[in-house]
Amino acid sequence: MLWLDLGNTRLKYWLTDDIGQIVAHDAKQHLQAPAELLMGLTDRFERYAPDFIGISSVLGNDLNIKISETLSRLNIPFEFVHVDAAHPLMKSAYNDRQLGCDRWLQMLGAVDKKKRQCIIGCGTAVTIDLIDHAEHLGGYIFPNIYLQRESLFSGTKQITISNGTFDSIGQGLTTQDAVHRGILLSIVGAINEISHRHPNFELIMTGGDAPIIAQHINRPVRLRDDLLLNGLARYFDHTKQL
Ligand SMILES: Nc1ncnc2c1ncn2[C@@H]1O[C@H](COP(=O)(O)OP(=O)(O)O)[C@@H](O)[C@H]1O
Ligand SMILES: CC(C)(COP(=O)(O)O)[C@@H](O)C(=O)NCCC(=O)O
Ligand SMILES: [K+]
Repeated sequence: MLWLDLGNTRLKYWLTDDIGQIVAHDAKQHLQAPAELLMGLTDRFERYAPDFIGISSVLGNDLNIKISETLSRLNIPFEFVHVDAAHPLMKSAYNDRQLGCDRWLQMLGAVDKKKRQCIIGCGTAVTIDLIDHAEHLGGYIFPNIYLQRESLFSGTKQITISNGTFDSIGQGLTTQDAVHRGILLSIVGAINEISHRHPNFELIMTGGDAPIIAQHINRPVRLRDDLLLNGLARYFDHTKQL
C-alpha cells in the first residue's frame, strides 16, 4: 500500500507491506507544487509496486485534480478520503463538509471508545479537538507559530523579519524574544487552558511542530507520529489494528 498525506506545508508518504509494516517513509516540503513533487517520487513508488493508494489531502479541488492526474500515470487504483461524521468508529458533531480530512483522520487514528481524548495537530495550522468516548465534540484552529510570526512581520512597521527560535514562554526583554515567546505562549496557553477545562481528557499530540510545543504543556502529553497513517489504515480497513 501507498499512503499519502498532503498537508499545507509537507507531503508525507508511507509504503507498507502486506502485514502493515512500514517499508519506506518520508516527509517533504511541496512548496505548493505537490503534483510535481509526486511526479519526482513515482520511480520510488513503482519499485515497491503498491496495489492501492489511499490519500488524505487538505489542498483543495484544483491541486487534488493535478494530484489525480499524476497518480493516474501509475496505473494503481487510488482514492481520496472523504470525511464521514457518522463513521462506525467515531461520530462527529462538526460540520462534515468543512472538517479537514487530516484532522478527522488523526482523530480516527487515535479514537478509543473507552477514553476521553484531546487530539492536537501541530501542522501549518494548530488544531485542538475533543473526543468523548468516540464522539467528536468539536475543536479549535490556530495559525501555527510561523504563520503568527509572518502576520506580525507583515502587519507592523517596527517588528521586522528575524529568525529567532521558539524555545521559551518566559517574558522577553527584546523585540525578538517578546515576539517568539508571546507566540509560543499563545498556543501553549491555549492548550493548557483547554487541558484545565477538560482535566480527564488524555492529551495526544502529532505533526511537525509537536516536539516544540509539547515540552511546555503542564500535563503529560503523548506524542504520536502514526495517527494519520493509523487513521488512513482504519478508514480503508486495512491490516492495522482497529
Ligand atoms: N524538514 C522539515 N521541513 C519543513 N517543516 C518541518 C520540517 N521538520 C519539521 N517541520 C515543521 O513542521 C511543520 C509542518 O508540520 P506538518 O505536520 O508537516 O504540517 P502540514 O501537515 O500542514 O504540512 C512546520 O511548521 C515546521 O516547523
Ligand atoms: C485546519 C487545517 C488547515 C489543518 O491543515 P494542516 O495544518 O494539517 O495543513 C485543515 O485541516 C483544513 O484545511 N481544514 C478545513 C477547516 C476545518 O477543519 O474546519
Ligand atoms: K497535517
